[in-house]
Amino acid sequence: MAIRIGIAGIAGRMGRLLAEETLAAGAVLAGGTRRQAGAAGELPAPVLPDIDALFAASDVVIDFTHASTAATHAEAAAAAGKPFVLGTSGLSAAQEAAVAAAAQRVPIVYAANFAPGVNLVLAIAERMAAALPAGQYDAEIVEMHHRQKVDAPSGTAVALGRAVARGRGTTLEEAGVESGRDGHTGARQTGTIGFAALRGGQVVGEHTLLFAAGSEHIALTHRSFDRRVYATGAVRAALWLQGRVPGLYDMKHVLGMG
Ligand SMILES: NC(=O)C1=CN([C@@H]2O[C@H](COP(=O)(O)OP(=O)(O)OC[C@H]3O[C@@H](n4cnc5c(N)ncnc54)[C@H](OP(=O)(O)O)[C@@H]3O)[C@@H](O)[C@H]2O)C=CC1
Ligand SMILES: O=C(O)C1=N[C@H](C(=O)O)C[C@H](O)C1
Repeated sequence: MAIRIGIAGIAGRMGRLLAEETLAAGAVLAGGTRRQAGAAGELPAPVLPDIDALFAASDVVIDFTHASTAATHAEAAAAAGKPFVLGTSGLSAAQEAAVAAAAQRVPIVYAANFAPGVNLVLAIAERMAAALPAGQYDAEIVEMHHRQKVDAPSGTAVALGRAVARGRGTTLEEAGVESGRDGHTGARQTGTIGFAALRGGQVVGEHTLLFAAGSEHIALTHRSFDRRVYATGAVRAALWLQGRVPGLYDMKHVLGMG
């Protein structure tokens, strides 16, 4: 029997593509949620009253909505005993902890970016950071997105920062972050990881990791031209989750890179 996929945030930029990719994969589109239930419009599936109703109607739920919903949605997955794919960015440490707690009861794929190329870049970034001494190579991450994006830095930029920190044998929190520089900031602190976020137009997603030393720069850039790449990856993750044991997975596991 075909797997039933539910889409939280089905009317959003990602939600609409997720619905299309669900059907393209031969799965059943079980329904979706919006902030206000019932506002179906021209959507290809019913808008259900809430996240619990969506889990009840689905074998797996994919969620690209807003950070404020992440903990509640992950807890709903655990309560329903159903797998969950989470693509929402901008989660706080407490919201990420709630997702990790739910993943002790059900399998969850939580990924900053579902594009295969980005996940390759994340792996390379970690290796580059391990090879380039932090005292000589300043790591700076620049991202640009469409004007509607509500969180900064992007989830992918944070994932890149975490990859660099891991490569350097530390964490983002311990290494220290420099972001939003403005005014008399003082000189750059050695070993910190810098972030800059640009917003404008309809840019789907661009990320550059720069290692800047005194006599050379190395830049690693990824550009997405169509957000369908994220939707295809998320549906792939939803199918991959079937029959998995509880745990917190990310896209490298789905892609066999973990
Ligand atoms: N991991 C990845 O690969 C990617 C992640 N993203 C992330 O996905 C998220 C959504 O992006 P995008 O589709 O562009 O955003 P949109 O604003 O286009 O869509 C958001 C959807 O979520 C719903 N929503 C928003 N707030 C709430 C809330 N408080 N409770 C319930 N539902 C809510 C909206 O409902 P309504 O219809 O009522 O407005 C809408 O359907 C962002 O966090 C973004 O960064 C995006 C692309 C790729
Ligand atoms: O909001 C977006 O559009 C995107 N969000 C994700 C992020 O925050 O990294 C992934 C992608 O960059 C598009």
